[in-house]
Parts: sequence; structure tokens; C-alpha cells
Amino acid sequence: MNAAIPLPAAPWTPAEFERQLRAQGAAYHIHHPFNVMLNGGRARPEQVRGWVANRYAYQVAIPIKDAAVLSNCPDRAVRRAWIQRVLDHDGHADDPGGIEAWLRLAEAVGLTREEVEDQRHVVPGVRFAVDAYVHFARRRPWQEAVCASLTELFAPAIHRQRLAGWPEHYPWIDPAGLQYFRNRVGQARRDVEQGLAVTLDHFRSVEQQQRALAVLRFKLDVLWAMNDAMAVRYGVTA
Ligand SMILES: O=C(O)c1cc(C(=O)O)c2c(n1)C(=O)C(=O)c1cc(C(=O)O)[nH]c1-2
Repeated sequence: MNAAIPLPAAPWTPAEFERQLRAQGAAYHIHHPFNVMLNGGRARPEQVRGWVANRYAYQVAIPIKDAAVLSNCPDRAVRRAWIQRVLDHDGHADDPGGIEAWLRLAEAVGLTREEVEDQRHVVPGVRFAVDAYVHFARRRPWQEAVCASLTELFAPAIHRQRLAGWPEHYPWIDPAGLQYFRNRVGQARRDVEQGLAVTLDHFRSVEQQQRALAVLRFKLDVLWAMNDAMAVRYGVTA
């Protein structure tokens, strides 16, 4: 923790605590130069493909991470709601799910399913960052893993950026491939409601609230490190 910033004398109110959590969005990967390039329309096709192929490692890890949260959580009411996240990604009944939607995005940008599913393009830094998130969810108290998912507070904005810009920037991508981003805007909003309720309720003391901020910063670092690794591999076009 930064010693120059004194601890608050008393716990924040829930509203102030939520404000402090949201303020961490300044370090969201929406601001990473690689993402700024991608969503600003400056990426070459191989950079778009590199991002989609690497992000697949994150997509397939998310339901594993969520299953880790379930396995650590003794609260039946939380599990009942949380299990929806696994279904969102893996699919259920007629819904093919988010991983399938990501594979359709991959095909829309010119990748084959095979080269994405076998993760041949995934660079070491992305793999290590994704593994760190799954490991965190397995080892830490489930409330901390819930708190770590709160980067989703900032995700609808980045999905909307893609939906607004990509069709114009990248006319060579079939817009049907962008369905994943459309689905996530609503899903993330619902996820955040649940994640925030758990976090505001659980992290109550000054020390716990500081811990929640540190957990959220860890997750922001996971996403930032993924972008760093992709920027090194694929470059950032000025
Ligand atoms: O495209 C993105 O920038 C982005 C970011 C995040 C995030 O902030 O963690 C998620 C997603 N997408 C996403 O699609 C998703 O399903 C998701 C689940 C989670 C999580 O931590 O449980 N984050 C995210």
C-alpha cells in the first residue's frame, strides 16, 4: 500500500466505498495503448486477429474461474445466482454461450476455429496473467474472487466502444461476428449488480475496504499485463 496516502479514520459508507471502487477504472485496459489502437481503428488485420486469438485464453478461463468461486462458496443463494456466469460462457439449452460467440468472432476476423481452440497464438504473458486470475479465485476467499470480477464495472464501456467503432473501422469483419460484445453489455450489468452487493456487504472495516481496492487493482493488472504482452508480440501502430 502507498504509505503516502493515510488510511481513512472510519470505514467508508457503502456509497463512498462504491465510488472508490469505480475510481479504480482509471487503470482499466480501455486506456492501454494496445486497446486504444484497436478501438481507435488503427489495428491491422493481423493485430485484430492476434487480440482475438489471445483473448480466447481469457474467455475459456472465465467459467473455470467462476466454478472455482462456486466451489469455495458455502452460501447457497450466492451460488444460485453465480452459476449463471458458467452458463453464460459455456451455454445451456438453446444458447450456444459466450465461448461459442467468441469463436464466431474469431471466424469473422479470418481465424479458423482450430487455430484458436488449440491456443497456438497465445503468448506467454497472456497465459501467465490468465492463470494468475484463475489461481487467485481458487486460493483466496470467495468474496475476494467476487470483488476481483468487478472490473466488469468498466466492461460495458469497452464493449460499446467496439460495437460503435469496429463496423466503420474494420468493414472487412462481418458485423454478425460482434454478437459477443452485444451479449456482454447486458450480462455485465447484471453481474456487476451481484458482485457489488456481495462486495459492499462483505468488506466493511477500513482494512477490508482497502483490501477490496487492492484486489480490484490486482485484477486490473491482470488485464493490463495481457495487453502489454500482446503489444510486445503484435506491436502498437501509431
Ligand atoms: O472485453 C473486455 O474488455 C472484457 C473485460 C472483462 C473484465 O473487465 O474483466 C471481462 C470481459 N470482457 C468479458 O467478456 C467477460 O465475460 C468477463 C468476465 C469477467 C470476470 O472477471 O468474471 N470479466 C470479464
